[in-house]
Amino acid sequence: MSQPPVIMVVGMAGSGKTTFMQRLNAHLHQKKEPPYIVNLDPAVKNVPFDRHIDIRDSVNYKQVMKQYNLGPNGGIMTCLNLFATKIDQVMGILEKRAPTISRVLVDTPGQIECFVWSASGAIVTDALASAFPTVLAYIIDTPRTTSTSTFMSNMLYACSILYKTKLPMIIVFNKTDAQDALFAKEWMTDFEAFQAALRKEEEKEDGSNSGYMGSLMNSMSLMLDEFYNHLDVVSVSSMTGAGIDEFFKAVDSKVEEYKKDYLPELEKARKEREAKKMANQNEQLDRLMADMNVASESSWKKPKKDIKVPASEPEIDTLSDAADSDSDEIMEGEADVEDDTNDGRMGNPSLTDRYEQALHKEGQEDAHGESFMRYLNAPR
Ligand SMILES: Nc1nc2c(ncn2[C@@H]2O[C@H](COP(=O)(O)OP(=O)(O)OP(=O)(O)O)[C@@H](O)[C@H]2O)c(=O)[nH]1
Repeated sequence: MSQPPVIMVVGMAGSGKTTFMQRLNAHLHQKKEPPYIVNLDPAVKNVPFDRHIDIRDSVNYKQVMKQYNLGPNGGIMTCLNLFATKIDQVMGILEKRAPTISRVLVDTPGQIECFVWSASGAIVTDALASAFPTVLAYIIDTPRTTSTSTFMSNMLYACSILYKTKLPMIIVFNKTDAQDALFAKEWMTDFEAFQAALRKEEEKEDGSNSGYMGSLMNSMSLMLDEFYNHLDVVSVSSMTGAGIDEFFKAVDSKVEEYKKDYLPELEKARKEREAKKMANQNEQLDRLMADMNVASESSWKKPKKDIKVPASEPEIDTLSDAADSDSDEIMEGEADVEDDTNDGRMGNPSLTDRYEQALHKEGQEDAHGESFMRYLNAPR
């Protein structure tokens, strides 16, 4: 099966992610290799290119903020959480389209922490990375990175993203039409050059960068040296299109790295997660069975003769048949599961079998525990 690489574009607000995506899109269209585009930024107003999957089609950022009384970042995170509940559908679509597309481009919110450090961001990233060779493109606003302290802050940020996602990363120095990125490349390859720039800034700033800050920067630059070894660095101008070919070459080399280094790690982690989940399910099943035995000996199994069951007793109906079309229903569905599993009506042997079947099925089907929900929601 053909597996198009997924390029996830991350970067600070205003670094030029959207313009970069637009440039990649135009470049690939020109080469007659149209990409598949996913927008994960719920707050973006105008996207200057066609998207195939857009988070804004499934969640309304403004309404989410209003409904849950949230600020801008909370709103983005909640939108991502709601979107993450649909990740199975997204993966289904991508897998269906995979044979006909050259690359998948994913735009992410400028508030990086909302995506990279949120549970939903991790779910989306893991889902993509476990199905397709996935590469991160970290976009840097070059003209704003010319001082040693902003350069270092940006690199530490990139390092923490690499540490969190554990995916191959390409550092993209953008806006090189306005500022050449040679200085940054030199700082990344020549430790002495960075030290010299540090000293120069110390002198210029009348020693404000000296003392504690100076020695901290020195130590961090030594630590970052190791981080730089794992990166590919390219300079581009999303405005003019310069450097885009080199970027795609870097993507190809990172895809090889993904296959060699990251995929085995991901497989290992997935197997460990599954084994843990299976053990957990077996434990839950044992407990459920024990509960059911107790329940079967109770009055639910056979009503005592002197207890009259009223003719209007409601039928056992675990959940409403409504499909989970919106967030409220998703939440309500989850609450209902708990209610029903505790209501003591488990003495019914056919229900016992069905719950057991569903729990096993859950382990086989998906990683997000939705099959059990589907089972409960399914009309019968
Ligand atoms: N000179 C120059 N300007 C650029 C380049 N790329 C982007 N810009 C400008 O940088 C600004 C921000 O670009 P966007 O693409 O909106 O940045 P973004 O990272 O998507 O911004 P958020 O969505 O807010 O996170 C815009 O004014 C762009 O025109 C470039 O290569 N050269």
